[in-house]
Amino acid sequence: MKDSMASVSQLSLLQQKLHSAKTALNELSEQKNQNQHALLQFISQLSLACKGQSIELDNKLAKLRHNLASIEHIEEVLPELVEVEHLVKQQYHYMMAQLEDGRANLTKVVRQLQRFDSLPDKLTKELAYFKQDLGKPFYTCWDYFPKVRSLVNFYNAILQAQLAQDDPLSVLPKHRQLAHELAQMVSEIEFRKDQRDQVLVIKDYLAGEIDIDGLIDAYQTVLTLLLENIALEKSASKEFLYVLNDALSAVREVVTDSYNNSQRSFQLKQQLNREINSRVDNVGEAVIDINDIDQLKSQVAEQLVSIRTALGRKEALEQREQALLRKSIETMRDELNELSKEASVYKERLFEQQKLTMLDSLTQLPNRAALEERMELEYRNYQRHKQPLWVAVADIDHFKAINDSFGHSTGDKTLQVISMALKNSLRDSEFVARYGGEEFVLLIPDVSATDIKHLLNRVREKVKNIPFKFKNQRITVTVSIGAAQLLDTEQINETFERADAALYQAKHESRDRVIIDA
Ligand SMILES: Nc1nc2c(ncn2[C@@H]2O[C@H](COP(=O)(O)OP(=O)(O)OP(=O)(O)O)[C@@H](O)[C@H]2O)c(=O)[nH]1
Repeated sequence: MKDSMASVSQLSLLQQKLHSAKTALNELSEQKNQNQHALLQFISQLSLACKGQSIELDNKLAKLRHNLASIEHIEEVLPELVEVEHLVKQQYHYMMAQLEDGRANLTKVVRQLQRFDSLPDKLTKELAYFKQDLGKPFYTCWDYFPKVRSLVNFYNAILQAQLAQDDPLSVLPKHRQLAHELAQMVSEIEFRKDQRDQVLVIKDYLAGEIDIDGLIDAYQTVLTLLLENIALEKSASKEFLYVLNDALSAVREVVTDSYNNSQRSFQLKQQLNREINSRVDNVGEAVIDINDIDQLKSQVAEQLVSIRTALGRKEALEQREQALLRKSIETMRDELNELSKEASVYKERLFEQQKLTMLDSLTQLPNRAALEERMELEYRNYQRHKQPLWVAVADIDHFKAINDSFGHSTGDKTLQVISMALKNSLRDSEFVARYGGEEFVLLIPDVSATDIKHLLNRVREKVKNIPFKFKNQRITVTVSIGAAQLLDTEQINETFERADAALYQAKHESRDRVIIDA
C-alpha cells in the first residue's frame, strides 16, 4: 500500500515535470519563432538599406529573406548568413574606397575654385576652411553628402560674384580698327577752338591702349561735339533767315505804303487835272461874250490866278509825292544794304567752312576730299591736253616708332613739319594732300618720265634733311615714295593703285627711296 502510494506520487510528479517541460518547450518554440521573425525583419531592412549597392548582395539578401520564411532551424541559413556578412564587409571596404576617392575629387575641385581671380575675401576664407576640413577622412556617406552640398553652394556664390563683377570685354582687332578709323576721322574734321582740348584728349587716348568702354566713350564724345556744331550751324542759319525775313517784311511795308501814297496822289492829281481843265474851259467860255477889253483882261487874269493856284497845288502834291518816294527808296536801300551785309558775312562763313572741310586740320594740307576733287580736275585736264600727269604716294618711314619713343604730340608736330616741307618742295601747279595718317598724295602734271624721279628724290631729300631734334636727340626722318604716270587706258584711281604698289615696294626695299612704276 505504501509502495503504491509512493508510485502514484512519483507519477504525478513526473506528470508535473512533463507539463512544465512542455510549457517550457512551447515557450522556447515561441521564442525561436519570434527571433526568426526578428531576423527576417532585420534582413528585410538590411536589404532595403543596401539596395542598389551591389547586385550580388541584393540577390543574396533576397534569397535569405525567402529562406528565412520557410526554415525550421536557423542553422539551415547559417552558411548564407556568413556569405551575406562577407559581402556586406566587402561592400563596406568598397564604399570606404569610394568615399576616399570622392574626398580627393572634392579637394581637387576646391583647388580649381581657389584659382578664380578676384574672389570676395569672405568666399576665399570660407574656401580655405573648407579645404582644410576636407583633410579629415570620411567614414560614411553622411560625411560626404554635406560636403558636396557645400561645394555646390561655393560654385553658386562664385558664379554670382563673377556675374556681378563688371567683366571688361576683351579688345579685338576690329575694336582697334574702329579706334584707328575714329582717330582718322577726328583728324579730318575741323572742330571749334573751344572743342580742341577735348579732341586732343580723345586723339591721345585712341593712339594708346584702348578698352571697350573708353572706345564707346570716345565715339560718344565725338558724336556730341559734332551734334553741337550742327546745332550751332543750324541756329546761325536760322538767325540769318530771321534777319532776311525781317528785312523783307520792312521792304514790303515800305512798298505797300509807297503804293498807297501813289494811289492817293494819282487820284488827287486826276482831280487837279480835271479842275485845271475845267478852269481852262471856263476861260474860253468866260471871254466869248466880253467886248470890253478891260473886262476881258480882268476876267482872264482872274481865270489865270485860279489856274495858277490849281497848278501850284498840283506841284506841291508832286513834290510831296517825290519826297515820300525818295524816303521809301532810302528806307528800302538801307534795309537792302543791311541785308546784303548779313548775306556776305553768312556767305563768307559758308565759304570758310567749305574751305575747312577741304583742309586737314592738323597739317593744314588739303585733305582726302580735296584730293578727290583735284584728281578729277587733273584727270579732265589730262583728257583735254594729254600732258603727262603723275600720281605719287609718300609715306613717312617708321613713324610709329616716333610716336612710341617721343609721344603722340611729337608725332603730330613731325607731321606738320613734314607737310610744310612737302608743300614747299612743289610748284604752284603741283598738289599735295594728306591722304591719312602718315601718308601723303602728290599730283604732278607736266613733268616728263625722265624728270619725275629726280623731282621726287629732291622731295625725299628735303624731308630727310629736316633737322629734327627730339629730347635733345638728333633724328633723321625719311619718307618712301611710289609713283605712277597716268596712262591713256586707265582711270586715275588705277594710277593711284599702281603708285601705292610702288610705295609698297619702296618700303620693302629698305625704305627712304623712290620707286617709279614702269
Ligand atoms: N602722332 C600721330 N600719329 C598718327 C597720326 N595718324 C596716324 N598715326 C600713327 O602713325 C603710325 C603708322 O604706323 P605704321 O602704319 O605701322 O607705319 P610706320 O611705323 O610708319 O612704318 P612703315 O610705314 O612700315 O615704315 C601709327 O602708329 C598711327 O597711330 C596722327 O595724326 N598723329
